[in-house]
Amino acid sequence: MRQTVSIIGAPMDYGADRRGVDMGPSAIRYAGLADGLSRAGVDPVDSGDLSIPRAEERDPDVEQPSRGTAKFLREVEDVCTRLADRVETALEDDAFPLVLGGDHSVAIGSMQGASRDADLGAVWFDAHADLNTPETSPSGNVHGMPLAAILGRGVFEELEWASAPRVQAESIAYVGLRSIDERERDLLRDSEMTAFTMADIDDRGMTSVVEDALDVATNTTDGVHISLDLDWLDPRTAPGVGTPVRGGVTYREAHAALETVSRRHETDGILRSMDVVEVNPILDEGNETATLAAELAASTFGKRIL
Ligand SMILES: NC(=[NH2+])NCCC[C@H](N)C(=O)O
Ligand SMILES: [Mn+2]
Ligand SMILES: [Mn+2]
Repeated sequence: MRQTVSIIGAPMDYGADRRGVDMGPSAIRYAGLADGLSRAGVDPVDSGDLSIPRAEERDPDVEQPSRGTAKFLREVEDVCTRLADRVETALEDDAFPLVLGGDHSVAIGSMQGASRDADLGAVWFDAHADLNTPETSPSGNVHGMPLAAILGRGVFEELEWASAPRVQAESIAYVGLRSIDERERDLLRDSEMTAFTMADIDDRGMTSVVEDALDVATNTTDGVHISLDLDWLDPRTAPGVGTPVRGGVTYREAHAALETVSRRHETDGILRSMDVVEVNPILDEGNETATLAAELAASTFGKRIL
């Protein structure tokens, strides 16, 4: 039986400084997401977009956390709470939730929803660690904080909508890390998470690194969440992102990574949920980055050349 994939759009840009990621879901759909998924052998069902008020209608400073700075935190809470419900409903209907961002703070909602009924591991494909708390963040942008939120670090400990008790640091692996803030480095060193940097990919090759990341994410969990931030790729390959960092993953490496995920899913049924985030069509060139996002989602479900 073909697996149903429920496409859930979360056009949210509250978490990032550069406006435009709210157009990500449209651009990824336009790039042929549904067709690509069908060809990969799953049944895509489009569940539409969450309705999200524009940032201009909102005041970034309302209700700051008790410590530190987190812009639009109230709005992020509202969206992530609704998103978590949508993800949970998809899983109850035996569909696989595929969330289209939006900035990376949507992962708070996806992972919340996906872990309400299961112990969840995660592989975080990203240039960034996204482990800042409102206390440590240099920018106050929540898209640099989703993992800290999920793990209940810093002031997030007080925010029940954010932390996901069934996600443990020891079941999270980064792949492709290359930009970490000063204070984030300390948080990462003190945590049980596993980090594979670009240097590890250089040394060992993508496939073997992703195999290890999947071992981390499947160990003692019921399923794996894949979080794919398009700035994981090199900006020359994926220019449509708000926080580009040179020295990223190539087109071939990216496909190899997601194909490795797909092979493991075929044998062991490991996948539970996924988000594809940070596509910014305003900064993109000819919808290249959105096209890549759609292709990589298809690779995750087994798109094959032959
Ligand atoms: N999901 C992302 N693109 N995150 C970028 C985070 C950049 C920086 N570390 C910050 O906290 O502001
Ligand atoms: Mn990033
Ligand atoms: Mn990110």
